[in-house]
Amino acid sequence: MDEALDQDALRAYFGDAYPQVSQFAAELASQGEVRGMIGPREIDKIWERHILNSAAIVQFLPAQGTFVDIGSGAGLPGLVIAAMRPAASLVLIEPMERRCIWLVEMVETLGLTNVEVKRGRAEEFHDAFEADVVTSRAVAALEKLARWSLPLLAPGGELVILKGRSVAAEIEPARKVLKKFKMSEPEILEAATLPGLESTTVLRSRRKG
Ligand SMILES: C[S@@+](CC[C@H](N)C(=O)[O-])C[C@H]1O[C@@H](n2cnc3c(N)ncnc32)[C@H](O)[C@@H]1O
Repeated sequence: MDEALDQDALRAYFGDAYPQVSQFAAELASQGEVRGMIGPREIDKIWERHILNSAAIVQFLPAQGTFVDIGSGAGLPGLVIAAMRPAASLVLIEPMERRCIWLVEMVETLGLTNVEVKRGRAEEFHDAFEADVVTSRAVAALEKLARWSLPLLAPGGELVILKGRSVAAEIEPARKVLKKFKMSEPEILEAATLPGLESTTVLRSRRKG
């Protein structure tokens, strides 16, 4: 439960990103349910379940570059990454209009200057641009996600995705597409945030140049 979290520890963890990230948490708490972004039972778990879970991926991301977050939904992890990686350029791809409207509002409200929201399915942007990193959380199983994500990745770029604990079982079905895009053997990484909180799982793979 968020009420057990130490605000000083959160402030120290997020550093310069804390004002934007805490404002995002407050917007999700006040409007997230009515706007259909999060479920009613998640209001008192926004920091732990959403903000910190999203932030866990950031330790595996470079300081700068073009990052694409697929299926951003309410802005998870895309808006959290944007706040924590101000030198990177974020593209958030989301097909649902209602969610895109929310994302654009949040970019303005939080004063983020490094985010572009693109409405559509990831597959619709395959020939539009190339990214240094493609991220996602809770969008699809790896095989499908790889088909949607890897054509967006520049040679040398990385797929870095938040996944459930059973991600290892998703690798075999995805072998063919991973091979087609010359991806390195996926690494499964434990991503810790604050002491005492459960870590999350990140899958990372690099597209060979
Ligand atoms: C379960 S939600 C997860 C949202 C957010 N990433 C999170 O962790 O809270 C999945 C999101 O993926 C989006 N989505 C589904 N298919 C997609 C596709 N082909 N390309 C991009 N986004 C897609 C949906 O509209 C939805 O917002």
